[in-house]
Amino acid sequence: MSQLTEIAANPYADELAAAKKAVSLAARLCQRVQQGILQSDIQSKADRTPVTVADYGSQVLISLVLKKELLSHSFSMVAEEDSEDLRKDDAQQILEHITSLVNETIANDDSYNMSLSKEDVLAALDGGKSEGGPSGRHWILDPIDGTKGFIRGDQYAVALGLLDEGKVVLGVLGCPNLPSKSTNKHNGSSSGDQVGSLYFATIGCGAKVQALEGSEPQKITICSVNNPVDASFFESLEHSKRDLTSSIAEKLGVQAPPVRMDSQAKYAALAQGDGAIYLRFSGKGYKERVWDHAAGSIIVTEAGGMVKDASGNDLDFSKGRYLDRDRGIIATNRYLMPMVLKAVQEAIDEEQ
Ligand SMILES: Nc1ncnc2c1ncn2[C@@H]1O[C@H](COP(=O)(O)O)[C@@H](OP(=O)(O)O)[C@H]1O
Ligand SMILES: [Mg+2]
Ligand SMILES: [Mg+2]
Ligand SMILES: [Mg+2]
Repeated sequence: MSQLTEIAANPYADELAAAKKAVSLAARLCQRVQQGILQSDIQSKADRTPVTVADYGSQVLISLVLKKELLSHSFSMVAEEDSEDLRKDDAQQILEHITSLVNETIANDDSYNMSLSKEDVLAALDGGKSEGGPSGRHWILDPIDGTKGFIRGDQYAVALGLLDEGKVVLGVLGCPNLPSKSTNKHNGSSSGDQVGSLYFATIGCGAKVQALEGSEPQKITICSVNNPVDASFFESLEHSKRDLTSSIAEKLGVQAPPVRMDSQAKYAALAQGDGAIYLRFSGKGYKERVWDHAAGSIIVTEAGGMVKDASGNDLDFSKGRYLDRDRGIIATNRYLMPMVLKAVQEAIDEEQ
């Protein structure tokens, strides 16, 4: 397809190109940090979850690239990180480290000739403070999803979505440790496959994968398993109510053990047919953040799958920084969804 035909067929072609470029550059910074991560690269946030120099660096690079590539558009971003902790007196060293990581990543890429100051870094981080909502366009960014997996040396994802009038219309997931096929063996790579994948989707145009370093994009589709006995399911390694997910799996007759993986790499693996179901049930009262699901969910739906909450409703990304629901997310194909929703309701009812 020529570039002109592609733009005519995909109204978000410019945004997609910018988002892919931004996520690829950020993933490069993350890969470098993960290879030699030190305790001093990791901080604890007010909610006691971890954040690293790479989470900050990735967010800075992505906001920078989007602004450079999409000059004519107004810019609003709902992102996980902000500059508050880095403005404290004892954070000067880590801020310097983030600034040099960002500058080195830019210098190693031929696209931009610039150098950021510490103030530029803080300002770029705070460009992600938008509240999102039902009108206009908003980027939704998780600069590293699965920070715990990232620190452990396991799966993580750089996750960028675009909300337009309350709907997710575009998603890009950079998964530096995910092979483009057959991740269903366990939480890592399997021999022979290309590791380090960039998944992307725009509404109505399907979902694709290419190598992070660049390759011809390939269409991906969710698996067509229609008997739950033949299905396997993904769940979070860190944040899953395992008693509930195992009860759901038992009701369905799922035979395979759960595949536990960090981050939205689970959505990507599901979208390319590595497993059949993703069950996300967190502790009661936990409110899911939009950036933990925006990119992953559109990649699954554009690969032919469905993403619903425990009551069978579509996820609503138009309510601000949080998803409205606090009770479970299910992603699977259209054959299994009715059966999974029924098992979910039964398991939840029994729990009460
Ligand atoms: N108690 C909790 N229950 C559910 N999710 C939680 C949680 N604490 C943190 N999270 C979210 O779970 C995300 C990771 O997803 P997963 O569990 O699938 O690896 C985290 O993203 P970050 O790593 O971007 O902070 C964070 O937003
Ligand atoms: Mg986090
Ligand atoms: Mg996250
Ligand atoms: Mg994160």
